[in-house]
Amino acid sequence: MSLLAVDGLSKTYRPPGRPAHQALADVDLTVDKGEVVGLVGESGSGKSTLLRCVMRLVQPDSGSLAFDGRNLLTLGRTALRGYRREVQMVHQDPAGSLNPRMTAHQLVAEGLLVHRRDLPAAARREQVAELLETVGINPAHQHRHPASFSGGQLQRIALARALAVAPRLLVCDEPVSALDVSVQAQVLNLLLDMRERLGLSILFVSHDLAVVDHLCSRVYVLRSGRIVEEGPREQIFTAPRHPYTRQLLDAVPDPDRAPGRV
Ligand SMILES: Nc1ncnc2c1ncn2[C@@H]1O[C@H](COP(=O)(O)OP(=O)(O)OP(=O)(O)O)[C@@H](O)[C@H]1O
Repeated sequence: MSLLAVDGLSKTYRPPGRPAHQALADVDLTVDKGEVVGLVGESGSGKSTLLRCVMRLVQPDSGSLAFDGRNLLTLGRTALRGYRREVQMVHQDPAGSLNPRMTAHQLVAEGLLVHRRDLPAAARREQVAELLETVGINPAHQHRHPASFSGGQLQRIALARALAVAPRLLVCDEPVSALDVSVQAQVLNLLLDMRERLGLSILFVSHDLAVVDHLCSRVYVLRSGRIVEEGPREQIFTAPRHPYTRQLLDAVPDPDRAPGRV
């Protein structure tokens, strides 16, 4: 059984005074336990809408969503709270998603305060320091505010914050696209390391195919709200079947043909 199963999901936005827009049309997607699954598509293809449905922030019009066999569309308030611990999201822009008035310690401790109320304060402090160390942030800096960290360090703190509540699925929405290329690789390797160590499942959304190639074992290609292709990474990257996938691949810059190279 898949950890996450999206089946026939559709969503049409109906903004008042503007034409309706179908953002998702009959989308099927699964993420198995311990699997890293990529979802690619250009801007406006519906990636964020799908993630928001998975996070239960947007109500789909039809279809089903299940997590570990549980129907997500009928969860009551308490069960939804439990689900929101099991699934954590890492956003594109850590500077925008982390409260600038909180310290790194407070940011990581927040989830523990909500979801692990039983934890004594000393154990919580210890766990926060451990988490920061795990993601490569010196715990000696834990009382600093976001403004004193770099973008890459902030994304590490965001990751520590997500991991604090021991999620089973990490939903990543373009988590490295705001970072320098050298820092991107560090954060991606950290994600792979976390998957290895904690057995995490990851649903990774990106418009950047090079990043998906580095990280994911299976890939879905979304275009105008529809999945046009799905398959193992090697197949998608070496023998794409859909012309849109080929188009996306052709748009990836080839480092060997970068200006200045011979
Ligand atoms: N709340 C909303 N009301 C109306 N239309 C919306 C709303 N949210 C998204 N849309 C539209 O739905 C379509 C899909 O948007 P979505 O944000 O899911 O795409 P995306 O692939 O994540 O794009 P991006 O990479 O630019 O974030 C777009 O055409 C967008 O304009």
